Amino acid sequence: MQKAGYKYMKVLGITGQVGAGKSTILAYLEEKYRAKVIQADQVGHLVMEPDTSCYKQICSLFGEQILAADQKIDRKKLGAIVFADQEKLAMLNAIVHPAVKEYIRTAVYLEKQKACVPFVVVEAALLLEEHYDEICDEIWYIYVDDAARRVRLKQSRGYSDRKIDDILKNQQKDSVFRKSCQFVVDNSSDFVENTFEQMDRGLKEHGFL
Ligand SMILES: CC(C)(COP(=O)(O)OP(=O)(O)OC[C@H]1O[C@@H](n2cnc3c(N)ncnc32)[C@H](O)[C@@H]1O)[C@@H](O)C(=O)NCCC(=O)NCCS
Ligand SMILES: Nc1ncnc2c1ncn2[C@@H]1O[C@H](COP(=O)(O)OP(=O)(O)OP(=O)(O)O)[C@@H](O)[C@H]1O
Repeated sequence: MQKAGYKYMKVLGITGQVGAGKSTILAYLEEKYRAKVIQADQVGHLVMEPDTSCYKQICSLFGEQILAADQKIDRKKLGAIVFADQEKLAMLNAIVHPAVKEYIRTAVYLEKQKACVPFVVVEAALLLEEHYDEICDEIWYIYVDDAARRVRLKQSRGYSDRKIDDILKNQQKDSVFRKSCQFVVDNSSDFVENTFEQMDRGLKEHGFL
């Protein structure tokens, strides 16, 4: 296994509610710092591919109604069901979250062994409730004011207010993020460089660089 320059590579957790700008910040960290980024949403999609254990459990729980013509899980159909029904979302989470966390724990371990990047970033809306402090050195909160969030999600993804409200109901409140995270970044300004400057400062002050 390669042991390169980065002797103690820290792991940064990035969290925040839907549409806060987490992915936008991850792309910046990847490009500017060559950080390794791991997105729980993407890992979630991977562990639900056909023939996985999660896929089989989800199919037996929700039935054929959530499958697309190619037999893959149709996430739009599944999302419409679970974001409108907290019990069903909890059942889906109980299947998917342990697999996602295990995948991420292993990916972080492998990056630490290789030590080829300055730091690793793990991103998810649910880092706090899923106890990713076990994996991350710090968890930072990306905040966006509600008006900017809604404009951005409507324009970029065509989300309705109803869909945004359904997702937000299943995520932590602003006050919980602020209480539990080690650093808060405000991404409300459309001048995104302002956000990147906050990230640069936080990385220096919190010893990630
Ligand atoms: C419900 C699903 C099928 C909807 O898929 P879809 O492609 O339409 O949306 P996408 O995955 O991009 O999620 C949209 C946003 O919803 C929020 N979200 C997703 N899953 C959850 C959840 N379990 N609880 C609260 N919010 C969630 C996130 O902010 C996410 O970015 C999908 O999100 C899913 O499988 N979720 C359960 C697995 C999971 O929790 N993955 C990691 C999320 S942190
Ligand atoms: N400062 C900004 N100014 C203008 N638009 C922005 C800014 N930050 C992010 N956006 C846009 O807002 C939308 C949501 O951002 P992004 O996808 O990064 O959020 P997210 O937190 O990753 O969302 P999710 O919770 O669904 O994973 C995207 O279209 C993105 O381009």
